[in-house]
Amino acid sequence: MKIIADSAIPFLKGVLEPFAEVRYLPGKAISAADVRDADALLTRTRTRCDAALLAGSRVRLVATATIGFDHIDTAWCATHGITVTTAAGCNARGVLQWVAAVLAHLSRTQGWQPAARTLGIVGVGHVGSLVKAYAEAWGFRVLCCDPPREERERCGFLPLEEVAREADILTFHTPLDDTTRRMADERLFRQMKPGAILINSSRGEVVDGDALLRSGLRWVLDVWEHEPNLNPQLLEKALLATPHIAGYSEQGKANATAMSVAALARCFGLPLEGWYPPEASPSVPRPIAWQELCTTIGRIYDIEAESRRLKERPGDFESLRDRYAYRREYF
Ligand SMILES: NC(=O)C1=CN([C@@H]2O[C@H](COP(=O)(O)OP(=O)(O)OC[C@H]3O[C@@H](n4cnc5c(N)ncnc54)[C@H](O)[C@@H]3O)[C@@H](O)[C@H]2O)C=CC1
Ligand SMILES: O=C(O)C(=O)[C@H](O)COP(=O)(O)O
Repeated sequence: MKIIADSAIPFLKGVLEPFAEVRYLPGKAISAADVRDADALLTRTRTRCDAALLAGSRVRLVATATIGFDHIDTAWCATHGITVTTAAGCNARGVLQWVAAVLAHLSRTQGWQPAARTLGIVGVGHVGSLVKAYAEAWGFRVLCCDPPREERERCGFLPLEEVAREADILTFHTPLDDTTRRMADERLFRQMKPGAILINSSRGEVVDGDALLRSGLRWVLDVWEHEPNLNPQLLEKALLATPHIAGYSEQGKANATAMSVAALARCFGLPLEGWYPPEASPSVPRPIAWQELCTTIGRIYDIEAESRRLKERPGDFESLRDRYAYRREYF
């Protein structure tokens, strides 16, 4: 059995070698020739998994160690007998902590308390639900938009325009698909309060960057159209700018690797079900009060320094990600 694995998936080396030949390659460099005689591909967002990569190969499983899977042509895989698995929810708490760092920064630099702000959440899945629960506990007025969930559950979520009109801060947590590509566009921005803040840690293509520049809004971005080639104006004017690392917590990465290994174990009958990286420290989910958050988050995660680094050296976008010191989840 042969496995091609993205060399930036942490905690993986040595785990699969007793059962397979494993070749580690940088995600961007994985080619059709590399996967032709492989049985499985363990991937991240940096490898486009489509007909151009997979046609004619013997790959039976594509397991992505990420939540998002817009880099995979799932329809093509389904019609060609390739199982696709994702690491659903793996790093949701990492993204929560990134959002928390953003909110604490905005509160400190703009001099408001949560009770004075309405937070709009678009997409209330693994990430959005955590953001909702913590933000409500911190005292924000929270309004949510998630049409698929509203349709299924009738849970009182609102249409996008209504949330956008009311929000002082609007944060996006949807997948990238045909319903969400550029959902944040000129028409939406016109309905928002002047100077409202848009936060995007979903996918860059969910937001129309050119329209954002013309909008009179303010923004915090972790994800960008055309990564790693960032629009210099969007970058310069961002209140905070980070290199697609919102989910880069140690536990999030460990969960992602464990879920990918479990997918391989299921698909190929390997005795690795239940494996978890022994070197990863456990997550400690707990409530955290707003004051405690504001006084502790900077010690764990200096988002301001990270933003300065990206603004000074946008060309280092990928290397900042590759050399990232994964943050510890502490709530
Ligand atoms: N920046 C980063 O490092 C990370 C980014 N992500 C991105 O965040 C996205 C969300 O992650 P999760 O919450 O785990 O996904 P999820 O699949 O658990 O939740 C997504 C939610 O969005 C909703 N949704 C779908 N279409 C919508 C629409 N048109 N309008 C409003 N809501 C809609 C779904 O019903 C679902 O409840 C991922 O797909 C991924 O692209 C995820 C992890 C890390
Ligand atoms: O999980 C996702 O979806 C993400 O966007 C990741 O956190 C970033 O993924 P990679 O850098 O591991 O491709």
